[in-house]
Amino acid sequence: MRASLIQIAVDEGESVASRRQRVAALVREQAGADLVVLPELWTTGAFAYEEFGPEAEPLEGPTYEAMAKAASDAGVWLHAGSIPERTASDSGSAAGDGPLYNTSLLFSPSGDLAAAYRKIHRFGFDQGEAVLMSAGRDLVTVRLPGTTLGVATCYDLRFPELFRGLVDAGAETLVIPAGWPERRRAHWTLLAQARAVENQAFVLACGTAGTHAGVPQAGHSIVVDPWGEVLAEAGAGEEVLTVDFDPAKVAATREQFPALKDRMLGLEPPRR
Ligand SMILES: NC(=O)CCC(=O)C(=O)O
Repeated sequence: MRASLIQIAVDEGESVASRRQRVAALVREQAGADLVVLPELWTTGAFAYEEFGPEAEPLEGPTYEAMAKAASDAGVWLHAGSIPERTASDSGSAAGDGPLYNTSLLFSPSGDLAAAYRKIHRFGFDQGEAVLMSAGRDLVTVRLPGTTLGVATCYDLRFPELFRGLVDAGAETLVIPAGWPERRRAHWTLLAQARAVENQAFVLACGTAGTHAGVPQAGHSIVVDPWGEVLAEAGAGEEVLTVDFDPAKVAATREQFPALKDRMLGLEPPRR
């Protein structure tokens, strides 16, 4: 299976519309890959909090339209990263003035929406995303030919129980779009490897490059195999990271080193 992670630079000098066009062209260039992955909130930047409201889109907004078309033009599965999603109001009376979510979109090679995932763990403690966005509630897995994806977004990477839930739902390849800052790059690499090792799964983690809202981004998108080996890692700048991996390695690793079967907690009823 071939995956291409598009580590886009998100800088304030470029308009959202022009970045959207540039990203669509980059996706089209990945024809021949099985899966293409984009980062978190690449239209605005994950730390550009003041842009979330003005740049929020309905689910089927301009980014959805552009990415659905790019996926079908390239004939690839596309994890299109996430958008600031503006929902309809709770009362349903006025469309588009409801809560915001950090929502990931996954398209099939025919350009149909295969899944949407609303980020569960919002970053910022008592500010930023944590107060501007609402929390998603649902775990999302998607069956692709050859592997089942489990999806999570950026700060979610710090919450192992989410990934265990995805594994229990059948995930074998964990896809994590992010806008991770340079300042905590060591955590990014360490946690990506930890999630791969503890879940005996592939991890495909795609970050952003550049600087937005005064926050230099880490880049260093990374692909880790179920044994924790780093298969590929990007540098700090804009880059397309392409990797070939064998999804059968998940079952082989889980069989040869069956640690997941030794779980004692969190399973109902206890196994032994
Ligand atoms: N956008 C994010 O979720 C940032 C997460 C982060 O900076 C961290 O976990 O550290």
